[in-house]
Amino acid sequence: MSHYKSKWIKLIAEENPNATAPLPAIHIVKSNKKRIRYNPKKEIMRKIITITSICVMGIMAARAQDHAVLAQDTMTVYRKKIDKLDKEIIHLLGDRMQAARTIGAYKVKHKVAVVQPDRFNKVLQQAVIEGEKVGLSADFVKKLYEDVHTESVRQEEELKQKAITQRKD
Ligand SMILES: C=C(O[C@@H]1C=C(C(=O)O)C=C[C@H]1O)C(=O)O
Repeated sequence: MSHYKSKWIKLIAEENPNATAPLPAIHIVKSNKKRIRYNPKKEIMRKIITITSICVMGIMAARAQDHAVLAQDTMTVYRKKIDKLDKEIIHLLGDRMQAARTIGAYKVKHKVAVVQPDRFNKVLQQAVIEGEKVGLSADFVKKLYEDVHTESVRQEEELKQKAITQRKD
């Protein structure tokens, strides 16, 4: 009787010692003192469904994990890129301010006004055109350049004030 792998078949076989395999498709079997209907075909289907469900869940979990790892990798890669670009932006702004300070020193020496609206309008126009080429809105570029201009004027004024103070001393 050991060739009956399923516990149900074993149970049936024990209850029907004279039965010859294969046993009839549907039996009433005793389990925990209760009598239940047993259909071997249904049991096989149930097993197939259970195994398939476990496999599908496993595949889905593995895929979800892959997506999470990929998203994490993408974030790490692009955040590193942003950090590098931000550093370059700050260094470029520093170089730009240095150029503005040099112009500022020239203006002090030759008594030229710090704020040059015509020049700034040209700078602004050029920046808007360049920005459009790389997907930056005119509004954003204008706001950014207003701030940059304010800072270069502040730094030029600072130089001018220092020069005036030095002349007095
Ligand atoms: C740097 C200058 O000084 C000021 C600052 C400007 C700028 O930051 O682009 C432009 C014009 C000026 O108002 C300059 O005259 O070129």
